[in-house]
Amino acid sequence: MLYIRALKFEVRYNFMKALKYLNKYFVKYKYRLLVGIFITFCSKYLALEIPQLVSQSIDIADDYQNGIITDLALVKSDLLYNILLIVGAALLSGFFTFLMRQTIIVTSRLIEFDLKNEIYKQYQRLSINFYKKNRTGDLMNRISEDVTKVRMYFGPAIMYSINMLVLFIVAIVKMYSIDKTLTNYTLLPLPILSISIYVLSRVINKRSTIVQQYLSKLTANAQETFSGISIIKSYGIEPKVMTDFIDLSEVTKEKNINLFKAQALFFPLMILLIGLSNILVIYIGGLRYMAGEISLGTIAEFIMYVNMLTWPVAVVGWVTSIVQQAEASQKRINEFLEHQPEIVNNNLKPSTIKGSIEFKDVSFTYDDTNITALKHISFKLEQGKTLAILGNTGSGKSTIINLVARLYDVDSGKILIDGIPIEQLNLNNLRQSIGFVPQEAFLFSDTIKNNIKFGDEDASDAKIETAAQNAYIHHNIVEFKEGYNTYVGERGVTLSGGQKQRVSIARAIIKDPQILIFDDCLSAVDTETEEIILNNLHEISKNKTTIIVSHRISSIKNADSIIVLEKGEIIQQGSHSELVNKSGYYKQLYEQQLLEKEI
Ligand SMILES: Nc1ncnc2c1ncn2[C@@H]1O[C@H](COP(=O)(O)OP(=O)(O)OP(=O)(O)O)[C@@H](O)[C@H]1O
Repeated sequence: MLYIRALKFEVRYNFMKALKYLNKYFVKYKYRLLVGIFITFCSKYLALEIPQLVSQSIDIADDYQNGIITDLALVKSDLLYNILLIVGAALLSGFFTFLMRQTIIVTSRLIEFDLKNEIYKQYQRLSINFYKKNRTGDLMNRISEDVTKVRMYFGPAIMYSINMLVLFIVAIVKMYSIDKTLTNYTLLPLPILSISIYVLSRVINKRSTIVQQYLSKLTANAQETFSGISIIKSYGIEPKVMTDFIDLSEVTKEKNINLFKAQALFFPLMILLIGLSNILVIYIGGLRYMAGEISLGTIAEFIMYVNMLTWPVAVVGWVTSIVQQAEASQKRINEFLEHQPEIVNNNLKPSTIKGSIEFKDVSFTYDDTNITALKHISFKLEQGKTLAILGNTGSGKSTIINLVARLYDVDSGKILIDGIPIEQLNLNNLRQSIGFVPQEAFLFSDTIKNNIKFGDEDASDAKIETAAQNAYIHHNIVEFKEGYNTYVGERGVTLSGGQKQRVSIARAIIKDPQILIFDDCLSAVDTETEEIILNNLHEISKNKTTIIVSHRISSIKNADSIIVLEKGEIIQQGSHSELVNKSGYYKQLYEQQLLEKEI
């Protein structure tokens, strides 16, 4: 028992905790929200004046009918006066309702904007490891779907709650002041309405979550099909892909029908319970009218109150479920917001990077796969020199590069840049001083020019062209109709693998960094082009520290030193002339590639 109570407390505490995070936004937008509350009060107060005016009008007509009032002109002028008041109150109330939405819903949109930016900023701070552990779809979902659910808490939930509170307080005070007994009977079915709507809302939410999940699957399926359309067509597996899609659509359809069945109950249930309240008002009101305790106008007034109160009461159930969903979503958002990046900038003062790199007995294990990618690696690369890394696939070449850019921190050993431990350098300065060309060239869906400029936002057109010439891509770019303004990516021109690699090289060159890193980035170009680019790079990288990863001896033979990796360990180290004269992996590879060239 005690345990259950403790659990309930914990659940409630946690419930408070997730949404508590958002309180800072209430503070930020307090004035807008206060104005919104005041406007809501005005709008509802005015709307609640109408039933009273209707009641008075009916009573005037009834009194005339029963001969209590005989002056027809007075009746007419009283009725006209009331009608004008009713129209005025309705118009003003409508205007205030418009203003209410303008303040509260607009505030919720502003908060949604702030929250999305906050999450996006946090995503930018987080380390590579975080992205390895979480799926892209999940990251997208939390910044879109979850934020939308949280917005519902700020917008509709708050607006309808204020609405309901104002309506309830003002209407009930008015109703009790007119007739206590009739008020009690009128309010009787309302809690039943609220509870049933709450139960129904929960069912609808559950079912709509399932529908959302299926829609995500359906979208992912279609997206994958479109991305892999050339493979699907070349393997002729369209019928299978079609069947998979139809099966998934079939289940989604069933889940959707399930959802609509529950949704279809919503309004009939409301109408039934409103009807019940109306019948009670007419029946009990009728009895009390016949007993002479209330007027005819009071019955009409009460019927109007009932109808005005029904929606806010139904909304209580709906709002509760919105708040629950917002709480669940905010909890998911908080998980990411509270996540601390593993790689932190330990030095806020600027660091000047010259470019010498030293690994001292470095070992590294990827914690998501537990693969030890590097074991006791030591080497020294002087500023301005070139190091080449060679080795079979999976031997740890890219891992060395990742560690130089401090995408991960080492488990043991030390990495020194200009003699300073890498963790003590200003992280931004370190990364700014590196021009990195990855194995798989990634281009943004933008123009070629902007893709190159990414390395230097202020680069002039002449500088862009020089970088492209050095990367031996300029002559390809000028062949495109739009030249440097050609769009690449999804809706643009599809560049070949080698062209993408060369744009990516131009992007690194234009940055003019102290350290240049080429991770097997010439694999998709032919040997002649490779030769030209290497010659250009030789000139460019004269005073820059350079690391080249490659499988081709031709790419690395001019490096000042070469290390050969195998299963994370250095098995050979030296210059090209030293290594070709020693039996081992390097000599073997050299002879093999020499033979291939002759063939
Ligand atoms: N992000 C990662 N998370 C977990 N394990 C990884 C990660 N990246 C690489 N590994 C593993 O670490 C080992 C070394 O990989 P690395 O990419 O450094 O090799 P490589 O020599 O660059 O290979 P390739 O020539 O194929 O690019 C491999 O066994 C690989 O599976």
